[in-house]
Amino acid sequence: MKQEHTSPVLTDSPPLAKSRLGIPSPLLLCSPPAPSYTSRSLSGRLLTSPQKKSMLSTLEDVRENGWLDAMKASSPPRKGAVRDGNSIFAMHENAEAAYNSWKLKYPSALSSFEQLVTFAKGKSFVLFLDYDGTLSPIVDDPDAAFMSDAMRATVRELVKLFPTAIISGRSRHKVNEFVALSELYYAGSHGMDIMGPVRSSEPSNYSESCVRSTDKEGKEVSLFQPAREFIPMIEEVFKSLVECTKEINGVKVENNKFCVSVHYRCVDEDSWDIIANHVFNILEGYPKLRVCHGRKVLEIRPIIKWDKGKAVEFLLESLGLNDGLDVFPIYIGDDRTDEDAFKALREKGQGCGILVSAYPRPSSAFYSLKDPSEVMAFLQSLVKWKMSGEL
Ligand SMILES: O=P(O)(O)OC[C@H]1O[C@H](O[C@H]2O[C@H](CO)[C@@H](O)[C@H](O)[C@H]2O)[C@H](O)[C@@H](O)[C@@H]1O
Repeated sequence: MKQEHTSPVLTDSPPLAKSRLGIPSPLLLCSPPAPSYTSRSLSGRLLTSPQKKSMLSTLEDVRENGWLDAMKASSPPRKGAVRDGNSIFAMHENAEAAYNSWKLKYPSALSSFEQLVTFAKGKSFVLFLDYDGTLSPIVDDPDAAFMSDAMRATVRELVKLFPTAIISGRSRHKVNEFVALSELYYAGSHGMDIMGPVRSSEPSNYSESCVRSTDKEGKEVSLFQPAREFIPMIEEVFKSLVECTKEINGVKVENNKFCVSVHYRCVDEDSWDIIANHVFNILEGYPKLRVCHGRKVLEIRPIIKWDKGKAVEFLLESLGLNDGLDVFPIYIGDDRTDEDAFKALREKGQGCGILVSAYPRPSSAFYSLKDPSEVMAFLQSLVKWKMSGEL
């Protein structure tokens, strides 16, 4: 499905000629991305000035690179301007009016359900679902982000009818534990840890990072971990971050195996720059890691050319469903990292993204849903539609 608006998605810079970590092609290491809210100056400075900088200059870097702005922007904006690309998209005193106006561009997948199934006529749906903020509501404690029984029952029905995968920023193990359903595919660490079906031949390009394994039930599966070599580095960074943030009230550092999340949702806003400063400082010693901004969280991850969009492509290929003519993938997610998947579908001209958001935001998605309860209603509509045989 094509829609005419520019993508806000920030992509990686071109890959370096050689990977010192020996990452197999096409997963060559990339330079850190250059958007204002990432560690843009990190690698450049490392090349020219390896000595440790003072706390003051690091704080300036944090500000100069827009980290604090991005941290503040990772929650619903206050009344006023809502940016879309380079232009002001909406300016309303009334948040509801702004939301309704935004929905003209990103229609509700519920009220547009008939249109969506018409677009998909003759094709098979494949579902890709994000976890936090999509299947479970956002809560203060990341360890308590439970999925409701009703949502689990809905997903259980869904997976009987459509190939379904969960693609989360969490560790695969953790998201599997939360969802607790065995009939679907799981991708953790923003797609850097995928447990998928075994194929007679692994998807082309990816075979070097695929190994055969068994799941909890002893079934043979294929495990794809393109950033396996980063595990010790991530562990090291996790420990350092736990240590240096331990005095900050409310901070939580989560080890997601191939990435680390530094949560500041429960931290007083006055201390956010201290957190950003610690992360920035630590990452100076790890030029092969970068930072992304999620919902009140700094996500530290390897600089490899891999994201949720690549994970979608990989899973479609693994499932033997990458034929654009017969398949209609739907990706539902709420976070910035989900934009990579929305963008991938848009670029393929296949299927559509559905952004879960209760406030106006620029996106590469096609439709929107307000919150996890609307996600559940949408998934139930899909189940009902398929059961009624309206194909
Ligand atoms: O890709 P996702 O499944 O959406 O995971 C993204 C991050 O989600 C979690 O953090 C977010 O949800 C928490 C629980 O509601 C909330 O407390 C936090 O503020 C949010 O950022 C998870 O804890 C992270 O590890 C994921 O990367």
